[in-house]
Amino acid sequence: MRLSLGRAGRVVLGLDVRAARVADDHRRRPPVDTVSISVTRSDVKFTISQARDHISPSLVAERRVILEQTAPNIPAASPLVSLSQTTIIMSANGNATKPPTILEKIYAQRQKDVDAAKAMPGTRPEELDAYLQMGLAPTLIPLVPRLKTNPSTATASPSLSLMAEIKRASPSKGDIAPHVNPARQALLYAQAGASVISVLTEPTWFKGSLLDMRLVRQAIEPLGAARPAVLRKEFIFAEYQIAEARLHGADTVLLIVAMLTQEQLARLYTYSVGLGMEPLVEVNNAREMERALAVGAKVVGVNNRNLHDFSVDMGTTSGLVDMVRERDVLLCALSGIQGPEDVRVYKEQGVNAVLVGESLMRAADTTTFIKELLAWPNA
Ligand SMILES: O=C(O)c1ccccc1NCC(=O)[C@H](O)[C@H](O)COP(=O)(O)O
Repeated sequence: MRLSLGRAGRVVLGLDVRAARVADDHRRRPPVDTVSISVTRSDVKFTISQARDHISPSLVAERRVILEQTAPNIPAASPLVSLSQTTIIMSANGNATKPPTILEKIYAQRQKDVDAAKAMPGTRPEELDAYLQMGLAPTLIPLVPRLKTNPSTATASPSLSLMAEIKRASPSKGDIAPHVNPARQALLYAQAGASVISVLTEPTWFKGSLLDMRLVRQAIEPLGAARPAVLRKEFIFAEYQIAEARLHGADTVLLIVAMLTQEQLARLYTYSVGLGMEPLVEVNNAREMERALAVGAKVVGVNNRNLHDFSVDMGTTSGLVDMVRERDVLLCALSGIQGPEDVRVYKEQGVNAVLVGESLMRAADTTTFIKELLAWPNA
């Protein structure tokens, strides 16, 4: 058995299967299987690649022994014989576990992306810090007051505010509007009365970018102080991403509680507020809501979509309303909102804002859809 260091963050373990133990093939040089191991926060992933497409039954048996020693709880029906590559995920205690969720996959990919950006001359962390120190970040619209204003604010029965999302694609739906012009779409949202424009900047699953967000900001800039705030909708785990957001024109960022330890959440929350950006803190259950409130979040979004299995339960937001009723917290319902009835229910329950992505991106007439969705008066 050989152990060697591969690319950063990977350990490559070569298993030389000994000829003496391969009864039907002992005269030939034994094939070599490669086991690559990648380690995330909670899991160890083994990927076994066969040296050849065809592998003798006794060699398969050998490999099963090796795997059973390394991962005693692998499923009995693991496809060792038929596949040329087998992946086994083990938790830190050595038990075989479920494959990574989409959130874990996105997190792992984003860590690589951020590492690459940090290493690039011109976007190294110290350079972003220097730009911030020089005051080069554009002016901000504060999130809380902005969320309290919408076209119905002055009416007798003010409606909720809208966070309107630019969403080209998603892990659950695939392509939604891959060729959208984010600047034009943002102007439509702004002119219809959106308080916030949410821009997904994740490239692999959502086909977004920081350029999208920058162009959104540039497009709505001429609207002046009445412009919507810009939200960087991202999978944030590092101050670096918040600095990037600020320099590229965001007024606020998303912090997903499920992705962060409490220490990380508190640190990133403080950093964001320090740059003038009150973040939107996303939760999916009561425990996460307690964590968001513990760091002092003033804008909390309840995601109706479970980011692990994509299921959408519109009652998720409703179930958490009471936790913030007596507090100085703005509550936003995120995901799954399709029509005026969803919004009416949330309004009655005391929800302050809704974040809408897919149904806005698919609307035939965006402006009419927004006015009907929020029951806003005609401008
Ligand atoms: O939308 C997804 O499939 C998704 C999967 C995994 C992580 C995040 C995901 N979406 C991000 C969002 O939070 C939504 O884009 C946002 O709440 C709008 O949702 P919707 O109105 O249902 O498009």
